[in-house]
Amino acid sequence: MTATLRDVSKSYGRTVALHPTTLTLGTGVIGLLGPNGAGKTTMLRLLSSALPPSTGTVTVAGHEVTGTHAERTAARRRIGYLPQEVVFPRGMTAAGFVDYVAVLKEWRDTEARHREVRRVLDLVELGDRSTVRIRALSGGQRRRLAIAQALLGDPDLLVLDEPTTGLDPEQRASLRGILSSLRCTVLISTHQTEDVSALCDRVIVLEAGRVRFDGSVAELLAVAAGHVHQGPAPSEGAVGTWKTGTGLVHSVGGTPDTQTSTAVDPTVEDAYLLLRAASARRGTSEGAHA
Ligand SMILES: Nc1ncnc2c1ncn2[C@@H]1O[C@H](COP(=O)(O)OP(=O)(O)OP(=O)(O)O)[C@@H](O)[C@H]1O
Repeated sequence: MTATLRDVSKSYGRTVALHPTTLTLGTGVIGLLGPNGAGKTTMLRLLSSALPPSTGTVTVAGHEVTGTHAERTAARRRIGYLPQEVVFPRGMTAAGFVDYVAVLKEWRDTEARHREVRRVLDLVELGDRSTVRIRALSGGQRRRLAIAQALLGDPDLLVLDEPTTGLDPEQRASLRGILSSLRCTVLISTHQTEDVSALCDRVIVLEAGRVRFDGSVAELLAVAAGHVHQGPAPSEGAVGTWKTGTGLVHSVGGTPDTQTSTAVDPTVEDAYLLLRAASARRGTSEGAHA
């Protein structure tokens, strides 16, 4: 396994962002879903050593992130992290910025470092923009630049906070191509459920600082099987309904009119909505406070 959280929790003052959690992350692409404030960014920052936990131990590639300074430094070399928001030195060039991050990661051999900078810029299709100042890049290009720095040094654990936000469909497809070709552990926090169905072999759903679901995409879809219908009218009591381009109404959950509606294959989004609705009924969707 690449990374483990053992009884890891995080509180900000009285707010419990993550309740004690134990997780093992192995090779593959893992999707992290959850509503705003569920604790996704907190979990990613704990794993990437950007944030110390309140309790518990985090281990990456055999090194204890929460251990000695030397252990943490060794772990950091094996982690690539894309934060939700990256503050760029806008006057730097694209290549200058990635090179700067590589220096921070202690790549001392200049020639090898420059080769690696070129490699990751080419991977995200920014090779021809390497000498352009960051302020002159588009929003999507900046996002790809941020992804490039996370790919430096072929990390064992790649932690990506909403990587596809701001990317156009071609760039999104290209990023999926890159991520699915990696042989490491990739943890992606996203609100884009299509990214989960396209890429992930495992899905973790966080709610109010707790793991609500942890399983395969097929297992998540099974939650919704038989509960999603399309017909001329919405199902009674559905948790989500919308008129599709075909003119039929798509209903998630609720009681369908069996005379006029037919069951359709659920999407990850349908399953997620049903999971959330079940939590809301149990009164567990809110209240991350201690
Ligand atoms: N630095 C901080 N100080 C105080 N509270 C914080 C801090 N960072 C996060 N929180 C709180 O911790 C909880 C979890 O936040 P977190 O950013 O991890 O959620 P998230 O699932 O990533 O949300 P989003 O989908 O909106 O990005 C929230 O209640 C949030 O308000």
